[in-house]
Amino acid sequence: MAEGRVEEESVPARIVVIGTGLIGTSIALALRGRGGEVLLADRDETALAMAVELGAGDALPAGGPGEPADLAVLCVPPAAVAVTLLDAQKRRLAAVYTDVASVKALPLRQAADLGCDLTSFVAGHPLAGRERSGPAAARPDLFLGRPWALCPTAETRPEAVATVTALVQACGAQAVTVDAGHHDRSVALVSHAPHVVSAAVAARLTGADDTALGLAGQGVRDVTRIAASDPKLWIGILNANADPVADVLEAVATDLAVAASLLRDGSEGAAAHVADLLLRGNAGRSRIPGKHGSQDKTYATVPVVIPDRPGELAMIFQAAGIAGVNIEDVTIEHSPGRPLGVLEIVVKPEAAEKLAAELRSRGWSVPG
Ligand SMILES: NC(=O)c1ccc[n+]([C@@H]2O[C@H](COP(=O)([O-])OP(=O)(O)OC[C@H]3O[C@@H](n4cnc5c(N)ncnc54)[C@H](O)[C@@H]3O)[C@@H](O)[C@H]2O)c1
Ligand SMILES: O=C(O)C(=O)C[C@]1(C(=O)O)C=C[C@@H](O)C=C1
Repeated sequence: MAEGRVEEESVPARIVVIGTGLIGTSIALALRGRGGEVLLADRDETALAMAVELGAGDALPAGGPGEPADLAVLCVPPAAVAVTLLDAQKRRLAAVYTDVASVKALPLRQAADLGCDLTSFVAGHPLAGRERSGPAAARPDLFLGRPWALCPTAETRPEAVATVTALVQACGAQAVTVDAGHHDRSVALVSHAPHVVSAAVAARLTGADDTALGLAGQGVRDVTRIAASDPKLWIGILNANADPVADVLEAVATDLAVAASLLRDGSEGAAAHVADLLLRGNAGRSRIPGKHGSQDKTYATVPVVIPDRPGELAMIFQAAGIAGVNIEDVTIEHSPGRPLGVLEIVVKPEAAEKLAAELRSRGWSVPG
């Protein structure tokens, strides 16, 4: 099948979700929000009970769903995908099967080796997640506007691809068809190696003194957010995609080693080479698509200094509404030890000046 984006499909009415952690419960909540019936299973009874309690669906009866569901979504760690698929197919849980594991080629090979039916299986991977695990961290809007890789093989039935594409669309995501090997090399670059680099930076902080930690700003928080993720899940991901991840890490390590030796050199020529790395960083970062696949430069940021008082955010959002400005995104920078913060409001560039003027006229400080 050709790689690329795929057509609009109708929502599956009845699905089974196996693995009610962060991703499984988020998918279940999204489907429930679209009126779908969801049956849930997890080998951990506490995770299952929590997902049911959160309204993600009903527990799958021990005897199965009765009639096979339209779709079973396997939301278990990469190493458990193939055995879970085999078991689900033996129990005839659904007409079509998909998974969400962060690695695609190895689970597909394992499923083939176990003798799974690959005509009804579409390997998948939503490119959305969080640094927290378990159903309590689940959110129905987790996948909105995000890419969701689908890796059908030559054996996959087109109807199975259509059903899984409908799930992806019901979750508000965009299906992107890609070969499993190409997927794994791609996510090594854009997800798996960045995870290890984040962990390596965060690991330096274990020996930091209180003064250094007290000076931590947003930069180190941005770079290390994903280092808070579950190591058990991530070692499984990295092991299953070892060579592509190692290739990227070796290239990053070379850049870092060269930068370190140039900094020690201290000459003007050396500084120019370090600057070149920083410029390449700017260039690489600017290539990451923003919301709905557009470039980051599509948006402008309006910074507002906000006092730490009840109702302040609501009043700012109301002022944006009065000005007729749509808010695309917001972040809050807290000022440690001070009753102040900076709210960064992301808007379309043409709306930035209008919003800034409206907020200033209402007494807020909008620098710039
Ligand atoms: N965390 C992320 O950001 C993210 C994003 C996209 C995809 N993924 C992929 O989604 C999958 C699930 O990740 P998660 O973050 O939801 O993890 P999680 O730990 O929150 O949930 C996994 C759940 O699967 C259950 N489970 C494990 N083995 C099982 C088995 N054999 N049968 C039934 N249940 C089983 C666990 O009890 C747990 O409740 C992984 O394959 C991961 O690679 C994760
Ligand atoms: O944003 C996060 O916290 C993630 O971990 C998300 C992220 C990613 O790297 O983009 C991590 C692994 C998944 O396979 C998919 C998404």
